[in-house]
Amino acid sequence: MPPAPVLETHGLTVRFGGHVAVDAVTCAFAPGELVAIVGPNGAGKTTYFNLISGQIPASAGTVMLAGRDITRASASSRTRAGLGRAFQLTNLFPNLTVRENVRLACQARLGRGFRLFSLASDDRELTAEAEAILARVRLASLAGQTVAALSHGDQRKLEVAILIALDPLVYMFDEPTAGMSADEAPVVLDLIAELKADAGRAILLVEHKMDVIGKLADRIIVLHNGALAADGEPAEVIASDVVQEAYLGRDLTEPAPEPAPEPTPESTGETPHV
Ligand SMILES: Nc1ncnc2c1ncn2[C@@H]1O[C@H](COP(=O)(O)OP(=O)(O)OP(=O)(O)O)[C@@H](O)[C@H]1O
Repeated sequence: MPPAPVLETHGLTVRFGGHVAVDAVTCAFAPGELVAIVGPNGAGKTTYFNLISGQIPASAGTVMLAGRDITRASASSRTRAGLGRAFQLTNLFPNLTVRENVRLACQARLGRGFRLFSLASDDRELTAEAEAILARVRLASLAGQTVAALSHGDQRKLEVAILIALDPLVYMFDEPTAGMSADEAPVVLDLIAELKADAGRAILLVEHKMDVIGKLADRIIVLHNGALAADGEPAEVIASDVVQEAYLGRDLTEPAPEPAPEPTPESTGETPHV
């Protein structure tokens, strides 16, 4: 029997004025599964993420985390309940060191809130944990640097470290390698692959790059005009009409173009229209 879903959306919908940006999306995500969310620009992927993580309220539908209805919960209480979203660097403290950023996340997970000063014994324990996580994300040598001094790629790695420290039930990444150099991106993708290998966490990944998706995803869902257009095994979904249309620009509502007619003696002088 497949494991019970850790995250579910039922009929999740948001309207902006007359525009339905996310349209009755019903989907479930299981522990240990990496699901890529794809679709053309404006399809509703980021808005779907915002509805799940609580950045915007739903117009209709529900979000369930580990069987609990969190539809009306604030973003911060969703984080405490186990939703871990990478926020494109907005959840870093730029003037603190790399180590302090991760320590604060460890503290937050332990329910001690964000405190810079704590008991000496706690302090040693938290520092050791933070350093172990930093080694995992290949940032150990930069532990004492302030965040503001890091490269963009290292800041993205730190974000993954902070999520690991929070130990969420569900990891959410929205284009995690955007803006990274060619040598930095594989490190973050390897980290995500390692998270996938770790027991029992669901990973949601919004991504445009098909090679990344092909390598990491167990399943792909496709959003199109806000609605769920496909959901299945990567190979099957990539070959589907809806993905071919979205990524190769073929408009499936139009009939296939007729092959250009062979020039005939009657069409003298006319160039065939291709
Ligand atoms: N706060 C908002 N107010 C009004 N319209 C919005 C708002 N947020 C998103 N939209 C609209 O909802 C639609 C979905 O946008 P969204 O950013 O979720 O798409 P996306 O699939 O993530 O696109 P991209 O791949 O370009 O990031 C778009 O038409 C967008 O303009």
